[in-house]
Amino acid sequence: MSEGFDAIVIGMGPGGEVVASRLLDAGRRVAVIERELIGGECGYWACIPSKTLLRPTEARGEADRAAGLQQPALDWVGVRGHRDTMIRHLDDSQQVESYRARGARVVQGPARLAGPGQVEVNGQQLRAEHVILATGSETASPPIEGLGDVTVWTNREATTLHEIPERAVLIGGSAVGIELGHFLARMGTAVTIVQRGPRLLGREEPRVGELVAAHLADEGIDIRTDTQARRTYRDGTDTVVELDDGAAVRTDVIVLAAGRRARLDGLGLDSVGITGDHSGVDVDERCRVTDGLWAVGDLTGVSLFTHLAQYQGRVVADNILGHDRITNYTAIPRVVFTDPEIAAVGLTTAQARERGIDVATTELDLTQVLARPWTYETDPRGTLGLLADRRRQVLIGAWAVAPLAEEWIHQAALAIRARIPLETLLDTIPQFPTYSEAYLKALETLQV
Ligand SMILES: Cc1cc2nc3c(=O)[nH]c(=O)nc-3n(C[C@H](O)[C@H](O)[C@H](O)COP(=O)(O)OP(=O)(O)OC[C@H]3O[C@@H](n4cnc5c(N)ncnc54)[C@H](O)[C@@H]3O)c2cc1C
Ligand SMILES: NC(=O)c1ccc[n+]([C@@H]2O[C@H](COP(=O)([O-])OP(=O)(O)OC[C@H]3O[C@@H](n4cnc5c(N)ncnc54)[C@H](O)[C@@H]3O)[C@@H](O)[C@H]2O)c1
Repeated sequence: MSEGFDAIVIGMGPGGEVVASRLLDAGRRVAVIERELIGGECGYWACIPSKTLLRPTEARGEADRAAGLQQPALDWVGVRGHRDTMIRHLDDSQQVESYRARGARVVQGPARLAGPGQVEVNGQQLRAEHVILATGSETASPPIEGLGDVTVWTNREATTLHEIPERAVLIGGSAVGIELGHFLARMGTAVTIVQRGPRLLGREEPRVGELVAAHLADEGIDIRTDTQARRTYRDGTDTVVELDDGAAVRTDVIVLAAGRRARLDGLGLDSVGITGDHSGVDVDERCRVTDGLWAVGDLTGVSLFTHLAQYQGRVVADNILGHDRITNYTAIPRVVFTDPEIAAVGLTTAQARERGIDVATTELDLTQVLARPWTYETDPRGTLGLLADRRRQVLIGAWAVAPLAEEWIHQAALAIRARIPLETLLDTIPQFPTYSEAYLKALETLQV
């Protein structure tokens, strides 16, 4: 005999949590199923530990660059202790209790679909009008011969590390490789980043990759682009990584940062007549997979961010609660939390041209036009790029490599999402002296 609910959420990362919380708040009968920890990858092995680890090295960098400050001492035991607090010592018992107290049926175990509206977990059968898949993603393993014979970290080992390795080779030069590489380098590790494409952050504006490479090189990071690891093997206590350009790098650990794959193995998608591959499960504009079946987060492959998973969660919950709502992905912020921060939103120039947009672009060296970089640090930095649609007279993209850009990129996100006319943006009054003033200065140089 199966137990019935209004909704069953499979996977309680940020996407699943938002759907479950909203449905519970609306008084629905909800079952939540989690096979590891409520909070998901983000809470224990991704966003939260990585940002917690990066912050002390960032603060120390800020102190280095502020006039008259002595460099603060970095206490690794204190840093990792706070990381452990932030990841709740990999214990979700309070989360489990809290969902139970809110009326949810919490089941700990791996769930699989067993037909439309039917879910199987730990030998129990559950049924619901709505089933939400939110199983996330896992590290993809690039085809490198010998990976099984050497020390290899995914994001999980890297973000829960106990000791700082002397040397590390990161395979992949996008968000994961850059954030973890930056953190390790600032902790004293000799870091090499191996990037298959011609530039770091290959999906961003090419100029972003160039600027980031220069900043990382200043941190002492060895960046190898246009190459990939072919083979790895042990030589005494060393791990040797052979690259396909003929070079060999000696290291203590290899960190996999070459992308992620949707977690759908064993999910029973065939029982509801759908297929998916490791790039994700197809969803419509309401995040519906098929009648009564929904998917959110990394599993959809739309954009692998917590804020996107949460947004999709809000859209799904609203639709289930009878408020018709469709997704709009035009302004998803994309931030890499290095020092300086790397932030982008909207289209790149190449994407705009592919869509036939008559695009105007500008790039501004903030140190040439603003006071803030000079009052902020002794060796000022910062670049902002803007993209506008000449026909519609609105912003369509922005990127910045600059201090605090993770915060002020949201002005561009709002301008793009709300299609605020350039004329209005040019009539705003930014606070002096801030990095936010950069928008006005850059807009004034746009040839529209
Ligand atoms: C190192 C790193 C740093 C990152 N930093 C950021 C950041 O700063 N900001 C940001 O926005 N994004 C960041 N991300 C991306 C972010 O972690 C993901 O986009 C986010 O976790 C996706 O949420 P989700 O709910 O889709 O899935 P997940 O967080 O992966 O959660 C899915 C959950 O489903 C469970 N599950 C899977 N299969 C089953 C099953 N069959 N039955 C029951 N439960 C199941 C899993 O155990 C897991 O708990 C980072 C990623 C990495 C790797
Ligand atoms: N701050 C954040 O919001 C944040 C932080 C970390 C991760 N994330 C998200 O997590 C997801 C995964 O990030 P990621 O950086 O692992 O993946 P990614 O897919 O963004 O980038 C993978 C990189 O590895 C390179 N690559 C692939 N195979 C390779 C190989 N064999 N050798 C060398 N290079 C190779 C690719 O060219 C690419 O640059 C991303 O979508 C990202 O948005 C977000």
